[in-house]
Amino acid sequence: MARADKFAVEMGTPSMTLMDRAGTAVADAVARYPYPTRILVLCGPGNNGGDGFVAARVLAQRGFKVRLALLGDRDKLTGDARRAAERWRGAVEEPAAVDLDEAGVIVDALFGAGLARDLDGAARALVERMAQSGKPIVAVDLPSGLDGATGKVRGAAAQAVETVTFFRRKPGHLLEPGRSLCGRVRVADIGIPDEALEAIRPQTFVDMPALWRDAFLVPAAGGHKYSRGHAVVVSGPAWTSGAARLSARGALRAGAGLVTIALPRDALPLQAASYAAIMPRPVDGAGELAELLADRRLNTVVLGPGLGGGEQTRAKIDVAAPGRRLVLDADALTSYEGVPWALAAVAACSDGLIVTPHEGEFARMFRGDGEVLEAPSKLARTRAAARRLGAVVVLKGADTVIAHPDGRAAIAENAPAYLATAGAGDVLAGIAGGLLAQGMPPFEAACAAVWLHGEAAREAGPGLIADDLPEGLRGVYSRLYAAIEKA
Ligand SMILES: NC(=O)C1=CN([C@@H]2O[C@H](COP(=O)(O)OP(=O)(O)OC[C@H]3O[C@@H](n4cnc5c(N)ncnc54)[C@H](OP(=O)(O)O)[C@@H]3O)[C@@H](O)[C@H]2O)[C@@H](O)CC1
Ligand SMILES: [K+]
Repeated sequence: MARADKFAVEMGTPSMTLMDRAGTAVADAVARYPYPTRILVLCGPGNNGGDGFVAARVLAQRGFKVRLALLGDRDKLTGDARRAAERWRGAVEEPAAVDLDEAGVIVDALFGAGLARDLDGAARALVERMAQSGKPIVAVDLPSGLDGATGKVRGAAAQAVETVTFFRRKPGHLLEPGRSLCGRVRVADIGIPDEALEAIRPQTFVDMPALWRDAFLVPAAGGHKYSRGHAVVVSGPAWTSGAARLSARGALRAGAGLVTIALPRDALPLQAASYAAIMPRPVDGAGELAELLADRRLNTVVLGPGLGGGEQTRAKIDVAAPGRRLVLDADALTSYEGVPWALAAVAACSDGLIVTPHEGEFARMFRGDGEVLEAPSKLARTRAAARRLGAVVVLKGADTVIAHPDGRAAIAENAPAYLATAGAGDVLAGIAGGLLAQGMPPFEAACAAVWLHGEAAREAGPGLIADDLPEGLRGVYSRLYAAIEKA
């Protein structure tokens, strides 16, 4: 943001104008509240407070009753914040002297992008009072105390009903707990030109179709099933084979031309009673898997769901990896507990690897690797893991992060809460495999899989079970194809 700000100033927009627009956008948001009769603006010592002074002035000019309190010393304000304060004609009160109960709406303009350390002392006490007030809070840029780079709370932060940010959202608006604390996020255009992005070249994205649409394959008129890849899902024993069946259905619905499920002989009858379009093959052990995979048209293998951990699983991965595209999930990942370098070796000989751990599996994989586990945010941890493995890492959760070893990363925001259900991860691994089989590059395939998975859940709606997810993809695909054809 500092660079975007600088770019806009160099292109001829004075920084004071940016602040005026920022403060006005906040005023607009506050004015939308029903009965914002008594507005209390709490300003901090930097430019976030400056935005607050502008908002207070604009709201007062529009006839609202506005009180303003400043945390810190008015004489110590500098730059644009000082000018904004000079143009505020009302009283500047002491926060300690203000009764928050009298406010209809509170504007939280204490700290934004300049939060430099954990809140303590008077700042923390004020944020805690605000949090306990139960009043609707409109946050300027970020709820004060929320770290915009990590999504973590530094000391304290008050739940906002709405957060008004500028130019683009920041990771802290998307990563939990930040996402939840922000309430509704409104992005205001304050006149920073989009060309600033060409200078900045951001590496962090929201996971949405614009990010991967160019790599997504819509079936072509002249295509046939063999041009859409052949995915293999390797199943565990009969009693856990449901997981592999969910993956296989995900891969098929995601558009893989052919899907084979490799099952131990005792599990064959179960598959025979399942999806007829999925081809069962008896495979007991790594040796028989090697025989199946002698056919190089089987270009993608999904291993992990219901597979069981340990040596047997690693032997199968060793057989599958060379020159092939792989998705590893669940038991396949915990088989590498504490030895991520062994997984990096798998990635190196493959034609592209996606790993899809949840937090627990991630912690086990990287046990003892402080550089990965102690990186400052979920975003940074996922990036560090991708670099470590030389693979695309999907770290699952409400705020799933997808990272490529080259530094690109995306944060998903479309998963409904009810997607956290048994077997949902198995379907995700399958969708990723289905997209890899069709030839999508691993990062784009992983991002698309995560987005599609979230949309499929929405399509199915509350009460969702994992079996509904592959079916939900049909509606999502018809809309996506239509949108891509239009574009
Ligand atoms: N850039 C842009 O494009 C635009 C930016 N805009 C706005 O500017 C905001 C960023 O402003 P900013 O850089 O002045 O930082 P800000 O959040 O006000 O905080 C800095 C102050 O807080 C203090 N402080 C920090 N941590 C503290 C702590 N734990 N406990 C106590 N004090 C602490 C710190 O003190 P110091 O560390 O120097 O002691 C300093 O005084 C941004 O969020 C947006 O609202 C808009 O106007 C539009 C254009
Ligand atoms: K704030």
